[in-house]
Amino acid sequence: MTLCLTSHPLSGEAAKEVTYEGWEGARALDRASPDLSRAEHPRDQTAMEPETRDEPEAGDEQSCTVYGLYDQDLTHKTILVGDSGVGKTSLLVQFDQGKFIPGSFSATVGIGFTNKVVTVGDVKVKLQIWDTAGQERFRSVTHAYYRDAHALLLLYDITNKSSFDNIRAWLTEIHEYAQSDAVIMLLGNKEYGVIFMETSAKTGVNVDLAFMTAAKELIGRCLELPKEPKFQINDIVEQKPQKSGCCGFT
Ligand SMILES: Nc1nc2c(ncn2[C@@H]2O[C@H](COP(=O)(O)OP(=O)(O)OP(=O)(O)O)[C@@H](O)[C@H]2O)c(=O)[nH]1
Repeated sequence: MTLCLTSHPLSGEAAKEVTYEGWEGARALDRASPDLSRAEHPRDQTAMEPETRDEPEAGDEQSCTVYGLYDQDLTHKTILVGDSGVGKTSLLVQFDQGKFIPGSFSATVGIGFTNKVVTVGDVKVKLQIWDTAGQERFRSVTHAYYRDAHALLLLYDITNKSSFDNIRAWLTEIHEYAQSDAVIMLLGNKEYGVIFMETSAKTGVNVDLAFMTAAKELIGRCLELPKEPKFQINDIVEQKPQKSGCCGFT
């Protein structure tokens, strides 16, 4: 179905022009959550009540296996969370449709999901991926979805310090509302146009890979012709004798 993510009626923001064919959760956001119905946003009637969901409730027993093999009929509820503007909707659109829709940002209101099947080796894993609104005022609504989440993908924007600073608070909420065995992933979204990697000097995670990547990049830069030369090579050749070696090292 097609969803046009609409903005908060009081915010004056433009409707989110993401026509997202994959969304299944576009139920009318026509009822207020207990928190949203009160003073701060008295006209905000946009939050979907979690009680309307068909998904399994907390305590529902779900076995992961059939005759000792992974049960491919199982659907894993996966939630994208994080500050408003970190790129949750964009990430899901990219994953689902393989495209990025740039443009002015307007915040998601409510919550919706799309289904995706991921192939891991010979196994098909069904993911039901929920995109949540990052704005503070929707927090009580999204909390209700944490408890039966199998995986929570917590995004921050690597170009936005406050979204990183808020990770601790997000994790506190996740640990409070989600199941203790849920998969939790931290994703640094957006880009500075530089190679990005997280490392741990303690555990050794990505330490070798970091230096290996730097070395590979050096080789790559030596061997590749610059895509957009800032100078005409003939100018240099005329002025200086050509150096030997790919990078000018002799
Ligand atoms: N350059 C760049 N921009 C991005 C990236 N991801 C998202 N954006 C932009 O960041 C803005 C916010 O992206 P959204 O995906 O709407 O953010 P969100 O986390 O869903 O925000 P809420 O709906 O308020 O929770 C938009 O203008 C996007 O185009 C990215 O990886 N790189």
